[in-house]
Amino acid sequence: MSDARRRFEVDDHESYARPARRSRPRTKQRPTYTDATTGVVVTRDRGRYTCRVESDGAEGDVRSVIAVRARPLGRKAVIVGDRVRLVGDVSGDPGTLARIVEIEPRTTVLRRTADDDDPIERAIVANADQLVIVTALADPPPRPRLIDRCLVAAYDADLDPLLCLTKADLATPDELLETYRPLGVASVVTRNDTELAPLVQERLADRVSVLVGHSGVGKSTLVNTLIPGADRAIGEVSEVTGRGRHTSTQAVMLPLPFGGWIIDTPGIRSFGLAHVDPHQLIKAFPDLDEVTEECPRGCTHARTEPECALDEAVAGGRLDAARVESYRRLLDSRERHAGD
Ligand SMILES: Nc1nc2c(ncn2[C@@H]2O[C@H](COP(=O)(O)OP(=O)(O)OP(=O)(O)O)[C@@H](O)[C@H]2O)c(=O)[nH]1
Ligand SMILES: [Zn+2]
Repeated sequence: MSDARRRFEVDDHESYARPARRSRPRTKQRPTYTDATTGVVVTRDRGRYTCRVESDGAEGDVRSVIAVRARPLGRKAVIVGDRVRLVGDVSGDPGTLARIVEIEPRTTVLRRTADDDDPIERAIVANADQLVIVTALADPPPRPRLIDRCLVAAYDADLDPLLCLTKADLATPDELLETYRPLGVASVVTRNDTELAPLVQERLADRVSVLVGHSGVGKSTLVNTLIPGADRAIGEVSEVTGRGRHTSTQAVMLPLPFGGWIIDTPGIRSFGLAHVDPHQLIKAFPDLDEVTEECPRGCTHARTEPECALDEAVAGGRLDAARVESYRRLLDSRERHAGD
């Protein structure tokens, strides 16, 4: 387990154990719900969570169960991707409501800082393993700073980033691919006038991938191609909850027909990064991390650090200058500029 993953587990356990203010002190021993039903939270809508539950019997037999939070959760937030334990009416029949009594330990947590005036960390998605950064090569033009910020969010959360460059019929991907090559970011280039699915499928199969990208980059086109019938084009309508059609900004987790899941995040186009610790970020780059063991105490490895071991390693030919420079560009991107 990587350090980032371990850190989240520790955090999560702490926040579980901490009693809510003005409530009775919680007993050390928390109840276990061994006979409860397990489900995955696929979306949230006004305090109601849609959970996908697999039936015990036939494989592939799944149902949607609407649930609310229950008291044992305390103040712990339930987020999309969470594996939860459900009690009460778990039939999924119309009009029924189950209760979420427990959240299983998360393997990863994608977070963002709400904004710079409100630097509270907010967990957005649990248990994902890949962050797909969808960027058009033209129309709208790529915004590398935004890509950098998404990469920082991915590395910080211990998700593998995947750069998905769309609209390759309009412009060449060469320059962008060159920019991200030193960081070793995986990439896939698509265009909708050819078969785009197989390329992307290979990258998404059997994984839990979060899609981010701003309006017009072709995210819906991609989702509809991957999941025929997903119907994502029409104004981000929440069709999962079955509670009427309305525009949703909530993340929605959709099963892929070839295995795995994608989590579409219509409300998330960028990440506040105030919570990101540079000493954590470098863990995503083991070769750099190793070298920085020789840094003076407290070195942030930024360009302005006078005695950073990264500079020495570049001068001595042990590290690639472009890789170090790219890492530092990511570090810098944590600071918010207008337009982020
Ligand atoms: N030329 C070209 N146009 C594309 C491609 N993929 C999508 N488009 C077009 O780009 C426009 C935006 O595509 P969408 O899939 O709606 O983009 P989106 O990212 O979901 O945007 P929002 O729905 O606003 O979030 C549409 O007119 C698509 O037809 C592509 O590969 N090449
Ligand atoms: Zn350093």
